[in-house]
Amino acid sequence: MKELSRIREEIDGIDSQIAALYEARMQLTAEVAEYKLSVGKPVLDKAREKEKLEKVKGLVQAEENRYGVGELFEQIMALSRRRQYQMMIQHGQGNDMGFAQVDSLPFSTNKVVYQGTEGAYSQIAMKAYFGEAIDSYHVETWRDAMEAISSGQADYAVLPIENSSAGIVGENFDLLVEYDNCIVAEQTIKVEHALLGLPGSSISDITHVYSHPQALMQSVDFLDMHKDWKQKKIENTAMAAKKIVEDGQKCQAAIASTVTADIYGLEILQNNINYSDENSTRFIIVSGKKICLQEAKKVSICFEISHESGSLYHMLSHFIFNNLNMVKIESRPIKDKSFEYRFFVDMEGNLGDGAVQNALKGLQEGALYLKVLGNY
Ligand SMILES: C=C(O[C@@H]1C=C(C(=O)O)C=C[C@H]1O)C(=O)O
Repeated sequence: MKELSRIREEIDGIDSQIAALYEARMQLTAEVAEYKLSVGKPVLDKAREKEKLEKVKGLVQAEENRYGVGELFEQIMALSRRRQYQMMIQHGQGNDMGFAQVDSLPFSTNKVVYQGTEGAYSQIAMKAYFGEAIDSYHVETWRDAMEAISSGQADYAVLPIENSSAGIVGENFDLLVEYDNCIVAEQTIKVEHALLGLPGSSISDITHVYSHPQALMQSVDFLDMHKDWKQKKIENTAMAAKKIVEDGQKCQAAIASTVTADIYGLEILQNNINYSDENSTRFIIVSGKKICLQEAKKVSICFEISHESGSLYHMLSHFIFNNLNMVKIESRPIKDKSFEYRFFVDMEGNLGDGAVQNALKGLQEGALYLKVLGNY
């Protein structure tokens, strides 16, 4: 048997050749990019890549190497494409995916819409992002808010998308697919729920508690101590507060913010009833226009893939090949298709980056459906 050091010397020799050949190949692909720039040809040539993969797989002798060689060349070609996209961008020929870059968020109606009523967490998030003086109005449902921006009634909508303890707000993920609106910013706020009752009431009077399902979920430990209470789901935490004021019964309580207590003249029966001290909710600011801020550093996309072994793995390889940091992945069932899923991914980057453009091209090729939900 050969000495380990001898074998490694041979490996080193081969690796030097691979590195030199890689450089020579990249030099040639840069020449290809110059040619494509001069004639306006797109970077990706799917047919050529398919043919190449078949050819290189046919060049190996051992069957067990066929898959590996395919993987290797897929990666090499992705790297060469990424370099070509970078060159295109340097020559002002990048692909912005149809998003117009803006310095600051433009207004035409001067209005922002949120779901719920005065005192809703969405209103708190809206003020945190746009400032106290923002001109706004509220609607009953998240769908109404999406509708308002797509019809041009409002410029922006503020929608909750994810809570640190209760997870995603699934319906808003689905609405982002259904409507052609796009995410332009995000705002995270700390959520501290309180139990609110009518003035003069006390915890021992309570038999019914009203709130949004997410707030009920986030207060589960507290509610477990009051198993005899009837939990009632309502559209929004602030609407729950409003309801108990309107009903005027001391046996009713609402779970909402302390801001809501001030607005509706309710008493705080117990503060901080959420089970996590770090309970916070991330809201998205959505526009009916396809715009993104220049300094945007996160891209959100969603895609659907075929129900086959390895299809998600291949999609995720586009992040790895392009050295992109994927910061979130979620799956949601596709309506009317039993046990088929749609994926939502957030990655760091800007639509103007070569790596992002390359990944999006690759993802688009591999997906049955792909949508860029925003760059913010
Ligand atoms: C280099 C080219 O651009 C891309 C990269 C390829 C490669 O690295 O071999 C092949 C096809 C194109 O998608 C080319 O068109 O030849």
